[in-house]
Amino acid sequence: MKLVFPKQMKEIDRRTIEEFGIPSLLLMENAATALEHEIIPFSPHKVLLLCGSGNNGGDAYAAGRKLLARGIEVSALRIGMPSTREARFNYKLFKNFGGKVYGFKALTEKIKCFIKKHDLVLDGLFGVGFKGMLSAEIIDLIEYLNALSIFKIAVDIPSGINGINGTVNPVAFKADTTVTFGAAKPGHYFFPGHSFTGLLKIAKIGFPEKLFETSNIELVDDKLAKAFLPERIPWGHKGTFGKVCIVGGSSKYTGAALLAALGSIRIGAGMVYTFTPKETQRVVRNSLPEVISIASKSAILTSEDLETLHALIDDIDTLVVGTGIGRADETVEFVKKLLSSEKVKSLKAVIIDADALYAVSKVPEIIMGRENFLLTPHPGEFSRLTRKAVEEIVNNIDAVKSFAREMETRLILKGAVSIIANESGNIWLNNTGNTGLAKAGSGDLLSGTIAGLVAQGLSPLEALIFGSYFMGKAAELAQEYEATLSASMIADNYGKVFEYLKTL
Ligand SMILES: NC(=O)C1=CN([C@@H]2O[C@H](COP(=O)(O)OP(=O)(O)OC[C@H]3O[C@@H](n4cnc5c(N)ncnc54)[C@H](OP(=O)(O)O)[C@@H]3O)[C@@H](O)[C@H]2O)[C@@H](O)CC1
Ligand SMILES: Nc1ncnc2c1ncn2[C@@H]1O[C@H](COP(=O)(O)OP(=O)(O)O)[C@@H](O)[C@H]1O
Ligand SMILES: [K+]
Repeated sequence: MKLVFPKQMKEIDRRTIEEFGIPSLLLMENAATALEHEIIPFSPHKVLLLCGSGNNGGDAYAAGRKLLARGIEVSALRIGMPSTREARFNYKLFKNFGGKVYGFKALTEKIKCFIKKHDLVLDGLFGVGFKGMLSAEIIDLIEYLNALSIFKIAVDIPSGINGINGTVNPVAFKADTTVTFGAAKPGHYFFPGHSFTGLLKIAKIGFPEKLFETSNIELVDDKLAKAFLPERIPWGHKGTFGKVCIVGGSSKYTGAALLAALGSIRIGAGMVYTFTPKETQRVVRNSLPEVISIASKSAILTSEDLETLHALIDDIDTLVVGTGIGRADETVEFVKKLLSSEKVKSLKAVIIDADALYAVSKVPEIIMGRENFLLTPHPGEFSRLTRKAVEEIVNNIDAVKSFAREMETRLILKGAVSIIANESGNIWLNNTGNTGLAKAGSGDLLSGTIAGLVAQGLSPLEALIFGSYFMGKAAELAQEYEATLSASMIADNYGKVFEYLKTL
């Protein structure tokens, strides 16, 4: 499903009006009809509109007028006089239909009593035109409303949410339902914005659908994911489903390679190898007898291992490098040499994760333009790669896009909502998953899962998109309480995701 930034939405508004000749008042009328249809099933007796001065307020006045026409009692709290032609027009009609408008300056006891008399609130304070911070008076109003149990519907986006990145400045209207127009905005999905959005409804109010094609941001939904489901040819043998090798592990992180291998096996790869220090090899062997485990020469991975590994690369399709390898100088050197070697060019994909990303951050140019490389950083690792503060990059689509473009690479910035970008600057947001994944080990599971998908024929980019959707969906479909989940339990639920996708 396509998403659009607020700026892109404004451009789509403009083009619909100027190039296609749809009057802006008609768009607003359609927006109001969508809101009316959302409100009517609640059979409210007294509706309160919160109206800002822009077109978001205009939508609310227009919806209010439609409710008045149906005989419902509607009042409006006006925060500023309407400042656009469309908002002024609908403000006037609202009053013509008997709607009462009260100016709001500050949250007094009188206003609190007045608000409590209503059984539904429609938030038309700010829509995609919101920028900066809410004023102290509006913060008071929103906080007061958020604490009340009146049903709340937001027009387009709950007031206070930044539509670009989901930040709230410093609070936002906590909607039970949000009716957005044309397409959802990233701020509806990124946290904390997502927690304020409630149930999101997308109303098609007359924008030509083809205008949304110009957006290069897509939410990974079930439909998109299903298209990537690898085929399982009934007569396939282990070679058909591909071969993965996980290069990982150290005495400190003995489980990381194991979890990555588990991801590859459970997603359906035909053969999984691990290349690890001896201590890790023991752990792998004891837990996953299906894995072909090869040990490094010494207690950590070093350049001495390159020869063995290069020979192994002839037999495999996909490599994961980095899970739990540590940051010893010799290991960093090993990663640099491995990634710079001609040999890895023959692989379908090289998934660069965890401590291998640490090595890459020392010499980022080694990944530049390498077509089969995939990066899977979490915000800490991405911060090191970009030399930007974590706060600057979290939920920052532009930062991920710029990095992918500049380095001519493809990557996933992992998080509660993960951002995936390719070298052309196309973006996918994945919001499957829950806090059951917020535990050490799930990143390893993800990299192995992605590798297993490439081994089965998905392109590196498809595997990034589908792998992160898939692992998140497994966490969602697990019956266990989120806090009790672990990476291996999530892998145990992979079968449920396959079943779920088949039923779609
Ligand atoms: N044809 C169309 O265009 C359609 C538009 N539609 C609807 O219009 C909405 C967009 O309308 P919009 O562009 O008028 O912006 P909107 O969200 O109402 O806010 C702007 C106002 O808020 C103010 N303001 C901003 N930040 C502030 C702050 N921190 N603190 C205080 N004030 C702040 C800002 O002030 P200014 O910056 O101008 O001083 C301005 O007055 C969109 O979300 C959808 O609902 C639909 O009907 C479909 C057709
Ligand atoms: N709250 C959350 N909701 C959904 N997914 C999450 C959440 N927290 C973490 N994840 C996912 O879990 C994985 C964690 O990866 P990472 O931080 O690398 O963990 P690890 O320490 O195991 O390597 C990522 O795929 C991330 O998107
Ligand atoms: K709003």
